Order: sequence, then C-alpha cells, then structure tokens
Amino acid sequence: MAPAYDDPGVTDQPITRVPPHSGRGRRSRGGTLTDHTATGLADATRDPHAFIAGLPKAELHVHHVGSASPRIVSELAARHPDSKVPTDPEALVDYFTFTDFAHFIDVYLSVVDLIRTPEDVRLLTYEVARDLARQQVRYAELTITPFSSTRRGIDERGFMDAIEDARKAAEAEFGTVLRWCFDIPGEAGLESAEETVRLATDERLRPEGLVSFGLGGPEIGVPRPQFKPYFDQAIAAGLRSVPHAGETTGPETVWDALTHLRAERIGHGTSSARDPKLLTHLAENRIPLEVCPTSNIATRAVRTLDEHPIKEFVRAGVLVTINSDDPPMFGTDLNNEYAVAARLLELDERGLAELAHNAVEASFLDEPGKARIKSEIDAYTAAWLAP
Ligand SMILES: O=C(O)c1cccc(C(=O)CC[C@H]2O[C@@H](n3cnc4c(=O)[nH]cnc43)[C@H](O)[C@@H]2O)c1
Ligand SMILES: [Zn+2]
Repeated sequence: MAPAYDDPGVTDQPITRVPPHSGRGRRSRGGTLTDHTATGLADATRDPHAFIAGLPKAELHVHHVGSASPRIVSELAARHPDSKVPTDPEALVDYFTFTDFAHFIDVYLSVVDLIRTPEDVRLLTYEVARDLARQQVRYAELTITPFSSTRRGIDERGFMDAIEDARKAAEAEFGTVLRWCFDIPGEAGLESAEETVRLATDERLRPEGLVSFGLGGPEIGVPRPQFKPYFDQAIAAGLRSVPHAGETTGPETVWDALTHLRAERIGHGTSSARDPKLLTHLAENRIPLEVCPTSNIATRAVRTLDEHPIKEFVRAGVLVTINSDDPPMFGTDLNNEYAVAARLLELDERGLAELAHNAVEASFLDEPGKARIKSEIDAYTAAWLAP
C-alpha cells in the first residue's frame, strides 16, 4: 500500500523559526474543535499548510526508529550492506509500502537492524530532532525501544549516553525539547518487559529525559494485562503510563490498558469509537488519545481517512492530540497530520491552534513549560489572524 501522502520533502531544508505574521490571514468559515456549527472546510479558498508550517507544536506519539528519514536510512543501509533495506531513497517508497500491520513491523525491524552502534543512535536521534524543529515542534516525547537495541548488542550505557547527548545538543541548537518514552515491544514477550523496565528504572542507567513508559508492537495475541507488574514498577519509579491500545484490536484492549496498565494517555485508541461508554469514560477522565491518522491508513488499521473516527472522538468530548507515529515510513510528517485533521474536522486556524493546545496540555511538560508553548501558539495565531 502506497503512503497516503506525497513525501513532505522537509528533510534537507534549513530550520527557520517562522515569525508570527500579521495580515496574512483573514477570518475563515471553518470551525473550532468545540464549535459544531462549522460550515465547511477551514476555508475552501485557502490552504492551511502555511499556517500549520509556522504553528508551534508538540508531538506526543512519534517513534525513534520510525522517524529515520530516507537520507538516514539510506546512509545506514550503505554502511551495513548485509541488510535487505534499500540504499536508494526512491526505492524506500516501495519498501515502505505495507500490506498490513504485521508487514509494517517486519519492515520496521529491518530498519532497527541498521542501528548497530551508539554513534548510529546519536546520529538518528539528533537528525530526528532536526526534522521536528523544522516543523516548529517545540516539544516532543519520542518513543524509544531500548530492548530492540540492547538485544542486538548495543552497549546499554553507550545507548543511554547517545540519546542524552543528542537530546542536549538538539535543545541547545534547535530549541526543541525532547523527552523519552521507553516502550516494551510486546510481541517480544515478558523478557522484553523485564529488560525495558530495568533499563527505565535502574538509577545508574535511567536517562534524565525519560518521562514515560509504553507498550508497542502488535496487539493481536499480546494481551495487555500480562504487563501490569512492569507498568506498576515503572509508575512507582515516577514514570507515566502511555501504552498503545485499540490500534489493531477492539475497545476491550483500551479498557485493559486503562484498568491494568493505568494508562494516562492512549496510543491510537482508534477502536474506542466502537464503544460509547469508553468514549464517555475517556472524555470524563480527561484521558487523551494520541491520534495518528495517516499511520492508521498505512498499516490498514482504518480503510480510508474519511472513515477515520477522529470526528467521533471530538464529538464525544475526548481530548484529541494529533501525531505522526512513524512519519517517513508513512510518507507524512506532523504538519501533514495537522492538515489532515483540519480537513477531517473542518477546522479553521483557531481550531488548529486548539489542537496544538491539546497536545501541550496532554504532554508531560511541567506547568510553566506548558504555559510557554501555549502562549507562543496564541501569539502566533493572533498575529496570523490580525486584520
Ligand atoms: O526487537 C525485537 O527483537 C522484536 C522482537 C519481536 C517483536 C518486536 C516488535 O514487535 C517491535 C515493534 C516495534 O514497533 C514500534 N512501533 C512503531 N510504530 C508502531 C505503532 O504504530 N504501533 C505499535 N508499535 C509501533 C514499537 O515501538 C516497537 O519498537 C521487536
Ligand atoms: Zn506508535
């Protein structure tokens, strides 16, 4: 299946902070997230991309290896010619065309196999931060699967030092704050859970930027409750719980994530739309969903964007955040995901700014950090809409 969108082509552009503009916008006919009387597209005559490109944003659901740009993947593939991953960025488009979720995971793991040294880890992390900064992402929680790297022989101390070194350099050089979510690759079994929680909680290893604990990989045949002891341990060590759930299985998996893993946010949660009680629970308890629309199409979790349940989430009052998941693998980026959301939710600039606020609100930033990005969003939007 081909990526749903053209390659956004941002990879090799310089980073520029887009200043607030005045007089570039005009009041549009679209709506906000809470205004259900929206009349149509944000503005049928205007494309939202320019506004989105400069909008300060937070990204809460994006995978480390899954963010490797075609340039990085081809560079690593050339370094490790024994791999089946193509070295030609053009050929990667076909390679990143998935028949289903299982195929996606196979391809994903072939890219994991290319990351073999702490230098590879540092390069990847730093370049991912650069790509985020180019999109005016001020804060990102990056999901990292340390087990996949340590089991392939990367030294655990070297791994932690590499991500931390890249995090500090990215903040200093690009102004983008990175935080980590360490996830268990569920299909790799309880051994991977044991190892992930050890890496996340051992005081000698635990990186400063680590804020949360997750669970990824396939859901079918990987029941969430078995991971309860590991989440309990991570939560006791001060980490926040953010498992994937309801991406490829039904709403019962989301309930399991809430009940057994004490989820504070849900990765995807797509199938929640099939359970009105669950939607009410998510809304009433302010449990955000990390929605990744293009990912859901690329892995065939949802058939078409028009069938994506995002509108039902908003209608039910669920706190929706927009995310990119594995952007180059799905031929997307965060800006494109905001454009998709604008179309599906019929949002104008204020609605898009509200979505950006949601991500900041749902993040694990401290209150002053949240306030800083929210006021940047507001200043940018006000300047854009000024007559
Ligand atoms: O590393 C291994 O050796 C290994 C062995 C068996 C299974 C696995 C996995 O299942 C790894 C899954 C991998 O996928 C990442 N990921 C990226 N995007 C998504 C997503 O949309 N939904 C679920 N998982 C996703 C996840 O972070 C894991 O690293 C590994
Ligand atoms: Zn994911």
